[in-house]
Amino acid sequence: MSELLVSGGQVLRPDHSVERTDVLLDQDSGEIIDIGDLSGDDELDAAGGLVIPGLVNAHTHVAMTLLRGYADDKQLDAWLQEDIWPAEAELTAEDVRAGAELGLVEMIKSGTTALNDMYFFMSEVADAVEAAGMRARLGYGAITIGNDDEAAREEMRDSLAFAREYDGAADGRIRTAFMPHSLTTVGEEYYREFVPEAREAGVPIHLHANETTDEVDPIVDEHGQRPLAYAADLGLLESEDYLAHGVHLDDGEIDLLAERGAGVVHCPASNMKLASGMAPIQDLLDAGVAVGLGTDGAASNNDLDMFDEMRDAAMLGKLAAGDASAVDAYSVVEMATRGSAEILGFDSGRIEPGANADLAVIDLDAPHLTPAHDLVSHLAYAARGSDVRHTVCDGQVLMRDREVTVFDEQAVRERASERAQSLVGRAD
Ligand SMILES: N[C@@H](CCSC[C@H]1O[C@@H](n2cnc3c(=O)[nH]cnc32)[C@H](O)[C@@H]1O)C(=O)O
Ligand SMILES: [Zn+2]
Repeated sequence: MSELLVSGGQVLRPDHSVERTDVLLDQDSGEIIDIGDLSGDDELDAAGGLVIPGLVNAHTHVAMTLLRGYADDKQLDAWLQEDIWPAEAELTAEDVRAGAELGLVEMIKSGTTALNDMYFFMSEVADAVEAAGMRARLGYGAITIGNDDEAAREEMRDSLAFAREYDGAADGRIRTAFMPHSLTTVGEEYYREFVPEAREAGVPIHLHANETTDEVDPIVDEHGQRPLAYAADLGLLESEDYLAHGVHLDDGEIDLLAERGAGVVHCPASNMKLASGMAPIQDLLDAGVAVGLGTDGAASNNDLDMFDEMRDAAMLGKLAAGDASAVDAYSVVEMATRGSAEILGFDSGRIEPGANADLAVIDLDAPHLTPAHDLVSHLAYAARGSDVRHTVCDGQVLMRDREVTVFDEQAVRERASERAQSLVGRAD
């Protein structure tokens, strides 16, 4: 049995207390074996650092790193239709592979060990995730509007086929979901036909919902009900399902989510950048809804750093509630770790024996993390992705002393830059 000892650090425990202790990982099973004063074959030096659960980015489009900075400062609708979708129409499998690797390197360098991804050419994303040693819930994003019936059904079938084929790939580090893009970009008849098939396949369903008022009003007009009531009517919002955004929710929809146990992935930076609105996160937490955190794609963020996201979630949550005590440091750290992990169905996000050995070590030796009154506060408000010293997933070291071990970082960056340049050249 090969073991790895994360030694000499302080450790963030599930109750958010911080303890000076070691963490022993089983590299074969990929689980945490024990916490205490321990010894192991191989050591990862955490002295002067804080060991935290690996961060979980529960909603992104990872290959959109290629479009980072390509189109900014626009509303969602215009941004997608005028800039993003035309560029994405030119994407090749090789582009997606290069963009995904870039995004995964960025995530590893900022302490993220697991993600949810919805995009195109998902077998490329799956291969990149496997090579990265990360954990992911993946799905092909299906859109039916603008397609004839045959093409629309093909999209839905593609999403199901991917979900069926890749579930359990990479020794179980990859799980899948059926991913219709949103309630307005996939027609009702396609939900009616394919949701039962997804249930039969035993995969959860993930989609964008209630992101902007443009996604709410047409549904109210056409169906005479709020979007999430419509979603429930379509057979969505089972307890394993999760939606991205949930910005414009009324009280009835919040209660519905709580009753059904479906999760919400909050993407505060994207919601601010696209001026989509302020999600009622404290209300969701108070109602007992499962809330996770995601960056969304790099074209609407513009980075994949979950430390930024925690800070944004806290700031925006307070503004939305008109209450500085809302969405506190504890809540955002919980959202970025166990909250997101539970939504994705991974036993990660907590440093405890038996849980997945997914963690990051934060260097506390920095002016912006001094003094150390409250390390949970630092995680939420002051730490940055660049403070991460080591990243470990499934017991394997993905980054040691800021050196990514799973990819040649320089080569990944060069390949992605070249691909991105050629892509936007074709799209313009
Ligand atoms: N098969 C689909 C692709 C869907 S992938 C998921 C899509 O979500 C898009 N996307 C990224 N961010 C957002 C967002 O915030 N809201 C809605 N869509 C987004 C992304 O650009 C991508 O086109 C097609 O034929 O277009
Ligand atoms: Zn999205």
